[in-house]
Amino acid sequence: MPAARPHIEPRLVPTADSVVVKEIYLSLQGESSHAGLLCAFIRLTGCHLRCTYCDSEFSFHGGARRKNADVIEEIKALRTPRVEITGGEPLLQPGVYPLMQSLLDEGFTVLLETSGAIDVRLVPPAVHKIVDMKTPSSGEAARNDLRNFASMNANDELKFVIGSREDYDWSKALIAEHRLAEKPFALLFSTVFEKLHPRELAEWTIEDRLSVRFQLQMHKYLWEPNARGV
Ligand SMILES: C[S@@+](CC[C@H](N)C(=O)[O-])C[C@H]1O[C@@H](n2cnc3c(N)ncnc32)[C@H](O)[C@@H]1O
Ligand SMILES: Nc1nc2[nH]cc(C(=O)O)c2c(=O)[nH]1
Ligand code: SF4
Ligand SMILES: [Mg+2]
Repeated sequence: MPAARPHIEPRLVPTADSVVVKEIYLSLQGESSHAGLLCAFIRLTGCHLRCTYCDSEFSFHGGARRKNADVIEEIKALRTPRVEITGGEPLLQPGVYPLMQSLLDEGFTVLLETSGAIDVRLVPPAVHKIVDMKTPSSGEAARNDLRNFASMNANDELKFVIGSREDYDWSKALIAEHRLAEKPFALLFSTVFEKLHPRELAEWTIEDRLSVRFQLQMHKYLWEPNARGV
């Protein structure tokens, strides 16, 4: 049993065959290159970051510990080939690693949303990792683990959530400095919802001829932006 970490509630100290789950639901994937596709979501409890714009603060606490086997049965009952594990920060819970492997073994396409602040080397390579690069306006840019670039493959996506011109210039400079356009993984540019107008980001990207995929959080336009379970 790993030692308790101060940022995790004692209840969240992980065991290998279970995870603390905030919610499970079926929706359309609203983000990433997989946007628009039917997708089940497993949102895990707990996060060690506090991004200024976080739209999922409700997942910092609560939820219930569930056996991985039960989680997999619930996902199978949703009748979708695709599942995303998000949070909170999913990689804080050791039980998530066997959960991802079991979902792959069951034949699911598995996506993972993670903050970019945790080493992703132990994530099974077949998982589609969507790794954030925390920009200055998140208040958490110092937590980025740039070593993750070397652990990401062609299944993966590096995502910049941009809330200002400063964030945009910072992102552009990081891409140039680390030659990220030459890496096997995709680059995503998204806006912080209702902080930066999407058209501004689109126009900057066109002006600079950037090789990135512009994307929005589609579910926030389909449903009420604060709706849960979508
Ligand atoms: C809620 S987080 C959960 C996974 C992980 N903690 C992370 O940050 O990647 C999922 C995604 O939502 C993005 N996100 C959170 N709040 C947002 C907002 N207000 N506008 C746009 N994207 C947001 C995050 O940057 C991240 O890419
Ligand atoms: N529809 C939908 N797509 C999503 N993609 C990533 C999400 C997340 O919260 O991580 C999310 C979400 O909350 N809803
Ligand atoms: S890392 Fe993700 S869940 Fe945690 S505060 Fe930031 S956006 Fe929210
Ligand atoms: Mg979300």
